[in-house]
Amino acid sequence: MSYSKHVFEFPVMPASIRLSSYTPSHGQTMTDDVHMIPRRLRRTRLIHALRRRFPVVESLWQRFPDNIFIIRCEPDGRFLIEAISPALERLIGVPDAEAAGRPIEQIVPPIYLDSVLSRYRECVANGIPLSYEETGAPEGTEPRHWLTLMVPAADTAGRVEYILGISRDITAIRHAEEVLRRSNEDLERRVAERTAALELANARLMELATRDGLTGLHNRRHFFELAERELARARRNGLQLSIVMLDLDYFKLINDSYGHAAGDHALREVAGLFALVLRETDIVGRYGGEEFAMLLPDTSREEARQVAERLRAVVAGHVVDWRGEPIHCSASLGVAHVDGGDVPTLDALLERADGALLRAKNGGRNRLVMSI
Ligand SMILES: Nc1nc2c(ncn2[C@@H]2O[C@H](COP(=O)(O)OP(=O)(O)OP(=O)(O)O)[C@@H](O)[C@H]2O)c(=O)[nH]1
Repeated sequence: MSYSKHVFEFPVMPASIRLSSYTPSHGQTMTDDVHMIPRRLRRTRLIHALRRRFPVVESLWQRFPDNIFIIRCEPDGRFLIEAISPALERLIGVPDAEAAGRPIEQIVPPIYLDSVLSRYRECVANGIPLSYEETGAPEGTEPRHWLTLMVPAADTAGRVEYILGISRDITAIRHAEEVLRRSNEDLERRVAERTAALELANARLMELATRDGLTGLHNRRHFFELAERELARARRNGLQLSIVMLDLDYFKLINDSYGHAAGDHALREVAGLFALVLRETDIVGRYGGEEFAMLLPDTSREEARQVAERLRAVVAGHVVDWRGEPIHCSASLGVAHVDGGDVPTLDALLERADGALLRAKNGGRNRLVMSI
């Protein structure tokens, strides 16, 4: 019995089945059997005859857990109930004896009728088995799902006389699938949340591992890593590069005069000025307390000198505002250059820049010195 609300197509069975093609175990065809049943009886209750004749059919009919229905297809297009199995009797609450012989309209609730009739008509028109899933809610109950197979049974002239249907209740399977689907969704959502949290934690860790907490510049270790990479590239490609060491002048005095917090503030502000002068490809790191290192890739000696001079000027020209009090800073710079020939080690290069820086300090500060 079809209580179709939402109907989903399943692939139809490959072949048409006719009553005449069924061969009972004793060798007679079903058609022969059917013809041995008096015509009056055959027209009214074919299944009764079969059940009476074959005890196995009777046993199957009584015990089969799925709903079985037999629909008689009248030549005038009506569908009459030929028989319904005990399982279906229990489902719809109508005994077989009462349902038999009645038009389908009297048994199927009106809201499902159109869909049921269109299935029957399709089965009769095509003359091949039809399988589909349907959903419905017998009165006062939760929606249930059935997987239904309908097989047309044609007479010897090929006219579909009966539809034999078996409908299996798959509600429990669908519910289990739904529970599984929801728990999968839940799992996927939780995995996505965890992954996002992990990525964030990784990014934070990366930040902590590579950035200086006060200024946001590369920390010393990461500066070395990036600078080594640049040096290797310069070595490989015969490129020139320059290194600038910048150290703030008399910084101890700033700390002593305004306090350590003011010193921190000044360091942050001065570090922020470097971006005004340097290119994106330049690498700048906090080398020590108030000392910064910069690697300028593909930069000539003269360009490096100009960059260093601009750095000096921008630091000297900036006034740090500390709670309304102006703080003036200056910086000394040492520059080392490699012309792309024999590229020295990073340590050697930094030593050269540091030597130049020392000379800048000794020369009076707020100045730059180029290493030879
Ligand atoms: N506020 C603050 N001060 C720092 C930080 N790191 C280093 N310093 C201070 O920077 C000062 C550096 O002092 P010195 O090495 O004597 O150098 P200077 O006073 O800058 O003098 P010159 O470099 O010779 O011009 C010290 O007082 C350090 O405590 C920091 O992160 N925050």
